[in-house]
Amino acid sequence: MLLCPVIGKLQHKRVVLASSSPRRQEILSNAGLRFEVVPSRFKEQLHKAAFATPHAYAVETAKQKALEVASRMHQKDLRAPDVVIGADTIVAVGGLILEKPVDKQDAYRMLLRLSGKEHSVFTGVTIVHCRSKDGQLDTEVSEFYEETTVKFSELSEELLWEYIDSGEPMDKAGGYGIQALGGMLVEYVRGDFLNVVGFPLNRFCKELARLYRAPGAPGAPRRVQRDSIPAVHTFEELGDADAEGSGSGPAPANAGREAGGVRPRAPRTREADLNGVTDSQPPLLAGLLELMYGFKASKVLLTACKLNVFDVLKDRGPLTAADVARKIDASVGGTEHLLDICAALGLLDKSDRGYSNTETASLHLASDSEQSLHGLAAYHDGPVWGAFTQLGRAVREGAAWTPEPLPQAPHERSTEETLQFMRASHGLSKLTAQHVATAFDLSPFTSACHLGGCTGALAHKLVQEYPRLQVTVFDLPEVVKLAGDFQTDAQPSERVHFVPGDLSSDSLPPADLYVLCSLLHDWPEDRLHGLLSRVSGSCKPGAGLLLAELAPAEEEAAGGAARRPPGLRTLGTGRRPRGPGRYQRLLQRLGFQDVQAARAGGLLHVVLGTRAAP
Ligand SMILES: Cc1cn([C@H]2C[C@H](O)[C@@H](COP(=O)(O)OP(=O)(O)OP(=O)(O)O)O2)c(=O)[nH]c1=O
Repeated sequence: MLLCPVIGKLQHKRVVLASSSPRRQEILSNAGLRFEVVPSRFKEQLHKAAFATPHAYAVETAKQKALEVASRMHQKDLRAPDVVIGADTIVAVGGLILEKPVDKQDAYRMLLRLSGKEHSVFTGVTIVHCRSKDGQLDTEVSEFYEETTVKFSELSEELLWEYIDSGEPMDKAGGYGIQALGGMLVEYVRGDFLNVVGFPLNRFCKELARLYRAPGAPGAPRRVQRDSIPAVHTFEELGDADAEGSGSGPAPANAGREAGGVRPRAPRTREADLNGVTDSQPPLLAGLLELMYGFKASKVLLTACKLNVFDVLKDRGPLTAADVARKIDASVGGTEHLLDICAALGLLDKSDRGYSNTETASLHLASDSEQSLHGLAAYHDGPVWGAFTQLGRAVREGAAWTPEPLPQAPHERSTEETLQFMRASHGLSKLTAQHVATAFDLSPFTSACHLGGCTGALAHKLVQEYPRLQVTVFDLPEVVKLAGDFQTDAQPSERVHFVPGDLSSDSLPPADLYVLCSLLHDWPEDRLHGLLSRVSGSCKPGAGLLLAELAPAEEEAAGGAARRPPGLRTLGTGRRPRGPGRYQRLLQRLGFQDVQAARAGGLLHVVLGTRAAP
């Protein structure tokens, strides 16, 4: 007999658990659920930095795991199971997401980070209801997450290594298993214990109860599309999509607690596009159309930023279009149209009471938030947009032209242009600095020099992370002169110094670690070699060189880019981005040894080498 009547709702259905985790299998079978196990082949490599919150990342990974299994099973025997359950467990500490360690050193780094502190364990869960209709897979997705707080005791080196040598950390998020030996490391737990072990059973049952409440009741599972931001075809379509989302239809399946971040709105695309698996559109054609239409979405986002729409809506309840129009000093009709498109793009929420920011908008598009990309938006709306509108003329006349105009011609910038570029760089640096600073243990170094360090955002993060470290920020005189304007939001540190100079001609300040971050990805080979040789020449034996560069998207790294238009982030190069292996080989050729590579969040990869004695 089933104790839980909710689990009984699934009794006569073919249920598949899309997970290889023995813990999840145990939790669900102990609860009386009958299911088959089909481990997902989805690679857990989504760009973490693209998610506003750690739980949004876990929910999306869980969804992709479940959808991969649903579509694979459907393709194989043209009969999908009734229900597929996917889950993903992550540990989040100080803005970092920890998954399963790749080796013992990685486990050591993770456990050290957790030692003596509280952290959060998030499990994202997705329940996919499947139906085969005319040979096509039709899916309805419901998703949620649960958070549990765990506090670790201070861990001694000896205990850490003994635990790592037990082998237990290797297949577990954060490098520990609370249900076994890892329980000894834990001082207290707040929240659902089973959530830490890999599956929030209590919340899952509540979700089933909600889903099976009554046919057609609010909360029935909704359809989702694969992409979270709809492609822009026409503004009219976007308006329709919004009307769908805000009307009196069923509430979204995740209405109770949102997965966070930009939420999907369903544009009128075919369900067959789901997960790209049954997609009959040639990828290049779909990509081509997205390239043609994409600028409209960009301009809407940039304009809303410029008019401070996201500032006006931040920390306020929903506002009507007339309220917003008054505050941004614009027409009511025009504002309403802009707000509707922003809502359709998933940047704003629209309800009967008006418009409000999504979590992502407040986090990244409001100008005063800690992780604001407002400066980057202004830079793209200004000089970058300007350069692109002149593209045809520049090509015809042979004028110097590049997709990233300012860094290439620093001496021609006005003060305002320099500031605009610095604001853009500052926002991005603040977003990635923590990941770059902690990708490797840099504590053996006592002095570092960030070449092209701009506003010093990374330098400040480095000195926060390493109490013995002194950091010199080396950049052009006009940049150094203005860098003081950006120190208001970071604690000024006596261990950060600014030195003016030109990377390509002046001698580099002495340091035992040189850092280059987000600088080289669109440099041509000869320029790249020239700079790295100069840096290598300044390195004494034992000195380090840390490169943090744009990571190629997974499909680009795997050689799939040839079938698709290149990613927009690498537009400046006109060729595939360099992967970490390429930088590793370059450093080795220049006489660096112990060259290692690591991922730094979702946007960057980091390579570190040590200069060998000549
Ligand atoms: C924090 C913690 C995690 N874990 C486990 C739960 C998950 O199995 C694993 C996190 O990795 P996941 O990627 O969530 O799951 P998985 O790789 O084991 O299985 P699949 O991807 O096929 O679904 O860590 C514990 O067992 N105990 C713990 O205390």
